[in-house]
Amino acid sequence: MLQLPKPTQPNPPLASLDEAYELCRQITEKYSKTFYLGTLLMPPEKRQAIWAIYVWCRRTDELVDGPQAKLTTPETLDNWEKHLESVFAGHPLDDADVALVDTLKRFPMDIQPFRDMIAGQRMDLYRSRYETFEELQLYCYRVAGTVGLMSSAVLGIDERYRTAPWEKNQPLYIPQQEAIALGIANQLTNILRDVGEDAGRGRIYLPLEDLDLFNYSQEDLFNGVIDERWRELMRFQIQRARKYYTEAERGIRALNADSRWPVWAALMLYQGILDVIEMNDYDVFNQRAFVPTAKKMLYLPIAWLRAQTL
Ligand SMILES: CC(C)=CCC/C(C)=C/CC/C(C)=C/CC/C(C)=C/[C@@H]1[C@@H](COP(=O)(O)OP(=O)(O)O)[C@]1(C)CC/C=C(\C)CC/C=C(\C)CCC=C(C)C
Ligand SMILES: [Mn+2]
Repeated sequence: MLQLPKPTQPNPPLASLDEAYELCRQITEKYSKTFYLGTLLMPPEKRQAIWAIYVWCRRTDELVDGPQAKLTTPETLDNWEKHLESVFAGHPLDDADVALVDTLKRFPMDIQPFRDMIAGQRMDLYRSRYETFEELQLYCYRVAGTVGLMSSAVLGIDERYRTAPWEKNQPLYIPQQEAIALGIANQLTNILRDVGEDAGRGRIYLPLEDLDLFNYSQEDLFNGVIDERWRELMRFQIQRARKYYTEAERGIRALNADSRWPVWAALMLYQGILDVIEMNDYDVFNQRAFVPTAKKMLYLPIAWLRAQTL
């Protein structure tokens, strides 16, 4: 469970900048081996900024998904949005905020993707089904595409994609759609990996129109039925997720050179979960698909090569 240390006195002094980034590092390492590995491939300033963003995203998700989630109401999210506004005004309210405020100074960002993510978590408060892919796509943009937008400010645009300095170095091309696509691809992968876990909580993220298409019922899903209908349904979902990864890949070359390797690595490691689901013959009810550490290490040189050549 993600808990920041509780204040022991009414207005305790906040952490120093080094302590705040160290806290964010520890939380990122603990909660996501994959993204943490990706950040280790970045220069220190970018790495720290991504940890700060990661922690804000994780805290937001925990409000509706963590052990205290039953206590979360729409007002909790309203308060979290006010907390966000304070951070964007440069006023940290707790230790993790200290790192995020500093990150915002170094890498100016729009508040909108942060607000959109809170709107996505709000959807989890009142929805447990998605009729169409269009509806699911909006959810995926909000909880994950937004991470692509937040991270892009840190990753930066390569100079080949910027205009001349006398034109104020404005980007010619910003791979926004591709950044969103990577977030959506990751989230679709998450959804496929966690079908069984989500069903255990009464949730179905797979669009109901897709279940209908393959004549597979909600009851089948809750009973964990694995048959040819299920495999076909999963093949369809995996193909859709891979299309988003392909779209994302096209944007990586526009990123700063020092960001391409970590993004390729994170993309390949996450996409690797889809391969594992296939190797498990689409059984996402009884086993959790994960990429073993040794395999993760194998992806790194391939990601490096892609970052230099593609
Ligand atoms: C041009 C181009 C391709 C640029 C790259 C842009 C980029 C880095 C995109 C990646 C975006 C990304 C990492 C999205 C994460 C999506 C995600 C996993 C969302 C999760 C949502 C809810 O899912 P669920 O509750 O089902 O999952 P859990 O079981 O609880 O895990 C989230 C949990 C929302 C919160 C997201 C995070 C905590 C992850 C944030 C990650 C980062 C900031 C790391 C970015 C990493 C690198 C290497 C840049
Ligand atoms: Mn979650």
